[in-house]
Amino acid sequence: MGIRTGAQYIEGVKSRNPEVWLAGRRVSNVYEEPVFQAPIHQIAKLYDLQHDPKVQEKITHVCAESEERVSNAFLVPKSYQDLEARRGTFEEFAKATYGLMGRTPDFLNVVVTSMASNSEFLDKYNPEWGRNIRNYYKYIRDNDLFLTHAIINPQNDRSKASHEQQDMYTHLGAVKETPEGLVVRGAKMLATLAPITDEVIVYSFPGFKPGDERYALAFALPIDTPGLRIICREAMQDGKRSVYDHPLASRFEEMDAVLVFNDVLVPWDRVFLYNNVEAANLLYPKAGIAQQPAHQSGVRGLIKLQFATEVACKIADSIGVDVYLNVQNDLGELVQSVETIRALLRVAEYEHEVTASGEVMPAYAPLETIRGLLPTMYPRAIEVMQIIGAGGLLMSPTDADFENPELRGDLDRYYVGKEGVPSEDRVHLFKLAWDLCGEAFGQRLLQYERYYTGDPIRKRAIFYNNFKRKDSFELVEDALKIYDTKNELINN
Ligand SMILES: Cc1cc2nc3c(=O)[nH]c(=O)nc-3n(C[C@H](O)[C@H](O)[C@H](O)COP(=O)(O)OP(=O)(O)OC[C@H]3O[C@@H](n4cnc5c(N)ncnc54)[C@H](O)[C@@H]3O)c2cc1C
Ligand SMILES: Nc1c(O)cccc1C(=O)O
Repeated sequence: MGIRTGAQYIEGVKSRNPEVWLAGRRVSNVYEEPVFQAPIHQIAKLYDLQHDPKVQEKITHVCAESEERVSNAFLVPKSYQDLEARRGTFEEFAKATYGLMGRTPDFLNVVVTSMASNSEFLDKYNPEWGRNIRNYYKYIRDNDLFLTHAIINPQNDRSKASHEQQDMYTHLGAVKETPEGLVVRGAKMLATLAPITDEVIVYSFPGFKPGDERYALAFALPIDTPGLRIICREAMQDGKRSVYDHPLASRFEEMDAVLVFNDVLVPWDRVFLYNNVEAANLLYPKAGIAQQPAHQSGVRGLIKLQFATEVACKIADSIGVDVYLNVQNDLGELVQSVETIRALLRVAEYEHEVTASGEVMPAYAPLETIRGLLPTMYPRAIEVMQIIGAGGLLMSPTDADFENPELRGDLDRYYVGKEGVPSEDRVHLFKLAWDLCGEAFGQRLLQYERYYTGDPIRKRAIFYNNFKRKDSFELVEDALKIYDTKNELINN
């Protein structure tokens, strides 16, 4: 099949009936559900991009193995040019959603591609695991599938390991082996976009302790597998809000969900890791799934930070405050943040690493630096937007008010911005800003930037320890040499 159209993606959504729970009710038809209609439409637009002659060559390629056109997210990069080609896909997808949808299909497509291209890691433990992920990669590539993932245990007692929780199966674990496959029970979080995806992949993220063997799992299933329950968080928009009043929240709500597995059968050919704590802790750092997906999330994060920066600049300009030094200072800081992430991405690509198998990976240090900076840079952009918008963010009337002839005169007169900025434009801009810096929708986007790739605190600690392990500290060592033969050197 190769690249899907938006209509084909929608047909996939319509063909399934996953067990989705939303606001106390079982969703009987995901496609008809108002909360999901806009995000489904946005994802369908991404699939249609793959058929747009203006960008098709940039974001897809003809797969040498299948001879079908597939997304560049399925590329196993073998050159700097391949990284540039893959970046092109990430950029087009991110620009289409202003970077506000983090888990678009390209993200997990890269994860599975990396896990498959580095599956020698799994072969060492069990050749069937490596074979299964390589077959799964081909399956999702050739069918152009959209995955969600849930790799974090639900937030229960973080001071205890999975096997020490009050209930043995609070965290997802293997119950028993059967001839057909593994039966699993328990929960995982936080499967973003799960209700509108084709499949779910569960894989391990470091943190397993001895005794956690049953929880050391990696597998993939169709999203409507019997026994898999998807429990959504409270929706941040009901699918009926006016696009004028909520230009972003009305379109880009990225639902998050807890996945509950009620004795779900995972066929053996979908098991990628099981019952091995060492393998579970090393999968993330050793199977390319720390570095390669960070390329996608770095490009996406750049577009999102750039978008928030532009919004802050536009609201400042619209009310004439960017003539003041303090405002210029804050906005200049945001622009320099964008430039920092952009430069780090280019360095990560330019200073790429080549694995023993010849796979090209963007450099670890700049990518991890992006992961460490976005959790502070993006919230800062939101804070600057709030500071500049000030009370103007709470001035905005609604679309309906503008429609009311009795009010229209006042609105046109008293809601203008600076000269040349009519009321309706000013209000529309401030509403867009409010979606980002005031609404629950915007607060989720901020929380996403903090935690989408794990706990930034612990990740930065891992980054420092990797640096300490690898760095030679040669400048300090050299400076200290002056005291090795103190008299001779100082007198020279
Ligand atoms: C909007 C959003 C979307 C997400 N989408 C996905 C997704 O699609 N798939 C997915 O798998 N995950 C997803 N996540 C989950 C994300 O991976 C986690 O939020 C992240 O890994 C942090 O874990 P946590 O939220 O459970 O925080 P916790 O680990 O519970 O941390 C809570 C607090 O306690 C501290 N803490 C906890 N444990 C320790 C420790 N051992 N040492 C020191 N400090 C500690 C942390 O620093 C933090 O301050 C998403 C998260 C968000 C916010
Ligand atoms: N995708 C991730 C996640 O959901 C949790 C923690 C880390 C990641 C990641 O890809 O780095």
